[in-house]
Amino acid sequence: MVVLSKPAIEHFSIVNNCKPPSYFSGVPLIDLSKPDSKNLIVKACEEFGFFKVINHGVPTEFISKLESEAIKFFSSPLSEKEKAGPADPFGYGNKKIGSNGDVGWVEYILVSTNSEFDYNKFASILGVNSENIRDAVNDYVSAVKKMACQILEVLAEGLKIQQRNVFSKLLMDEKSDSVFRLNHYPPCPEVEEFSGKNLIGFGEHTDPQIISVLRSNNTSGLQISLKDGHWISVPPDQNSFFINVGDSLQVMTNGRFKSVRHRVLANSVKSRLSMIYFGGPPLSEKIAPLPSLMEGKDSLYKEFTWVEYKKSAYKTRLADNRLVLFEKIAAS
Ligand SMILES: C=C1C[C@]23C[C@@]1(O)CC[C@H]2[C@@]12CC[C@H](O)[C@@](C)(C(=O)O1)[C@H]2[C@@H]3C(=O)O
Ligand SMILES: O=C(O)CCC(=O)C(=O)O
Ligand SMILES: [Fe+2]
Repeated sequence: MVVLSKPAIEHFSIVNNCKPPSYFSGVPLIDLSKPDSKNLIVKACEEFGFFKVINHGVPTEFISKLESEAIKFFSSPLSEKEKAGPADPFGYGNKKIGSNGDVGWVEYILVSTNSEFDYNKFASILGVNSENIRDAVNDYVSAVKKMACQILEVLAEGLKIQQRNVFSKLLMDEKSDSVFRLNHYPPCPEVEEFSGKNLIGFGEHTDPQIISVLRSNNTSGLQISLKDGHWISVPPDQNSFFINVGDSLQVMTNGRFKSVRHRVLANSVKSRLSMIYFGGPPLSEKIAPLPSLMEGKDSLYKEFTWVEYKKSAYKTRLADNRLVLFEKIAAS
């Protein structure tokens, strides 16, 4: 990423924030090896739409291999990285997020995990390490997807849904429309000059899919919004995974779970590297509340398929409430 002069940096979003960020100690912690995790996961999804997972079973070597391949890629010259861009939506992106004018202090690689995605074509332009990075992504994504499915099955059990794989089968489907993203947030020393303010790395948003699994290095930056609208800083933990409830899971639980609004602030000294798996359903899948979760109530949402939601989502700005377009108007 090029170093920006002060006037250029002012084109990025800046938010008021207490400095240094005070970490929130109340992020729900789920130990996947413990039998009581099902009730704790349900509670975390209801209260925060967000939790942290330990004893996750994802091999450390898959994480460190991908991390070192990603560092190699992001350290290569901009002209090389740009050969894999621009992201439309897949490929290498730098500062531009999506195609509707959002920007952030971030560079990234976005790929589809769908088997039909021409990964080879994309990987072949990732430079000398293309095969290494492709294999590292594949190993990592397979392991993380397995963990995401385990979480979704425990969640279904916690919700007393008879069909344990009701959510996980959507990720397991060979047509699952899932996405993987590597985000690199370079340090931004100029941040120090905006006393009491922070530069946005990745602007506030919710994730449209069912579930997102995030792992980052030990650099802070991730914040989530609580139900009362307050932003809290999530203490980084490179040995754990963070789980976000996505918009689709909000709909499938008829609003019992809320998709979590989150954002990333740039750091003035350390670079942040994050890897996120976004587990989505097949394009043709109808996204609707599960009958057993309706409790005699009507659906809060109009009927739609994932492809309809996705098309609509990609027309929105990052911070928009994308689900509002699919909510039924409450009768007065
Ligand atoms: C501004 C945008 C970027 C995004 C597509 C969108 O139009 C609105 C949703 C955004 C988001 C957020 C979560 C994931 O990072 C992402 C890949 C996704 O599925 O939805 C991004 C999209 C993107 O960066 O292309
Ligand atoms: O990079 C991060 O830590 C989070 C990014 C994010 O929320 C996203 O890519 O959707
Ligand atoms: Fe996100």
